[in-house]
Amino acid sequence: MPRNLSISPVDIEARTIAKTYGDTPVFANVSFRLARGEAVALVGANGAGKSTLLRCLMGLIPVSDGQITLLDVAAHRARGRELRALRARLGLVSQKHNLVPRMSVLSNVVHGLLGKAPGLRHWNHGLAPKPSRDAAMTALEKVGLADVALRRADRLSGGQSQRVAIARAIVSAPEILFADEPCASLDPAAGEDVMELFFRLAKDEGVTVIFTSHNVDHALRYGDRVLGLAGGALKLDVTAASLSRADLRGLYD
Ligand SMILES: Nc1ncnc2c1ncn2[C@@H]1O[C@H](COP(=O)(O)OP(=O)(O)OP(=O)(O)O)[C@@H](O)[C@H]1O
Repeated sequence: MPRNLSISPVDIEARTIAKTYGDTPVFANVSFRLARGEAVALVGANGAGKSTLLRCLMGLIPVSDGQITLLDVAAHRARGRELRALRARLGLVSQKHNLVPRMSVLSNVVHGLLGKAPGLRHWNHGLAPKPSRDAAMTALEKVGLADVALRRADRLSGGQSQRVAIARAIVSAPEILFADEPCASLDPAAGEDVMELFFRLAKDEGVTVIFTSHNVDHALRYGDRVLGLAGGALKLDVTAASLSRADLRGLYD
């Protein structure tokens, strides 16, 4: 069901957040707001802090300072049940797909429903309720892999595995989708398909999508906005349409 796009509430707000690992600062004083249904590219050189920022936003690691509001929840101080409930509304595609190798592709996608409905029934596709299996098949169709639903996950190529991980992330209809270099292991055509899928999720279903990428072309074509990290700060926050080559040079020099 598409969410109401007419009022465009803010889905993600970071206010002066900072992260240090031990004594080593990664970034500081980072603030931005992302509206519902925006597709946003997070760019920057290796080690700039993109993955760290995504992990902080999702509540996987704590921020060292500042506040994060996700879907009207104060995420930086959410713990326990509140944090689990919030995470169930988020989807994550990480660089490592972490599929369960000996289980079927379909079971791996059904696992994406565990956040909303924990328990054995969402561990094995044979035990899953029909609506869950149907949702998993629909997610596999979206990534073009319905035909391998019953294959063991360890019989897939790296690119297929990544697409299964994307199906697992979207099967629960997340309100915000975080994707950390989702196309890193994909060939150019499969990468385009995945970016197109993310863009459609944002535009047609109102999912807020934030993805990191080293592919400037993807950032420009599939991001409404581009955020850039460099030198421990948010150096760039512009619409993709207004991004200039000088902006990009400033990030990678
Ligand atoms: N768990 C950790 N403990 C200590 N330092 C870390 C940890 N994770 C990342 N770092 C450091 O934090 C900095 C930012 O890393 P991060 O992975 O967030 O960058 P990135 O922009 O995603 O890089 P890449 O483009 O290479 O994936 C790097 O200097 C990295 O070595």
